[in-house]
Amino acid sequence: MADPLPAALGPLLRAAKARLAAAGIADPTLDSRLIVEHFSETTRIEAITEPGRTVDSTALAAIEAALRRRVAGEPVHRILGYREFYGLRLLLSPDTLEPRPDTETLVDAILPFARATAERLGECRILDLGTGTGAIALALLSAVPAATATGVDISPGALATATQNAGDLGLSGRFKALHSNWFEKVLGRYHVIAANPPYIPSRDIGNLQDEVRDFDPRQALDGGVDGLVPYRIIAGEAEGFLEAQGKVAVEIGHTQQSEVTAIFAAAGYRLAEAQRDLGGNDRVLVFER
Ligand SMILES: C[S@@+](CC[C@H](N)C(=O)[O-])C[C@H]1O[C@@H](n2cnc3c(N)ncnc32)[C@H](O)[C@@H]1O
Repeated sequence: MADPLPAALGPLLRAAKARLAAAGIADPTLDSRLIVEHFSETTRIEAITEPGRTVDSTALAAIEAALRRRVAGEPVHRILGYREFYGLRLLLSPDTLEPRPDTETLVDAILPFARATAERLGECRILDLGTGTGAIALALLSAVPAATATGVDISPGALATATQNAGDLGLSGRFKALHSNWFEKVLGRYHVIAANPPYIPSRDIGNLQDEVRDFDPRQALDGGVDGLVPYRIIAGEAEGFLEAQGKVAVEIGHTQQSEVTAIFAAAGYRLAEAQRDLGGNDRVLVFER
């Protein structure tokens, strides 16, 4: 049985960190801070300037429960129920992938084109295939006020979360959620088609880190027998939904650049840009016709 948590903010943060460190959690400083700040509704500055400030018993119980879940292996953002992406706070649900910082590379790669399109035409229509929380679409909408986006997903639960995120961010008027198996129900043409599809080969799912395998939905991870099945569908069908000068931006697994480039080349696309993520891994490809 762990010692009861102290009620004063400074000692509470130290005790929470010690609990997570003792359990072998990879980043106990960050995770304890996120948990304590979230459930006590305090800030880092307050922890520094008012370390003696007390946290009420309801918040302490919530922190205790959250630390137990973290010690049991649940990712910290699943416990908090949200994750920051491109400066936006996105709600998570069991049906959504937790958006990753690597995916911000995709937003960075396509944003200049989306902005330029909006400046040139007064609009930029974006199709986000496999939208999950809505991360990519909502990040682009937040940065390009003249843009509109359709977020497609096979998961009704993910679409419900994306719709809620759009509402919370004041972007409902420019975001539409569409339940579809990739392009099946999509209508119209888009200046940007963006996708972070599932790209893990089915046989590798069992070898993923526990936090990914056990908490991200399999539907968001499993890219079929070789991990490339969604890219073949997207490359094969995008032409019917892409404006003449449009671009297709996809996130890839770090070993997939040449295979995905070949899939798109065979469908008549030219690689316009390749970007690495912050870890230096191949991560994003942008194609044009
Ligand atoms: C890797 S996740 C990406 C989620 C989000 N775009 C992000 O970057 O955080 C892939 C998403 O594709 C969706 N998906 C899987 N198969 C699909 C299909 N056949 N049609 C549409 N969406 C699909 C999953 O439900 C999941 O939300």
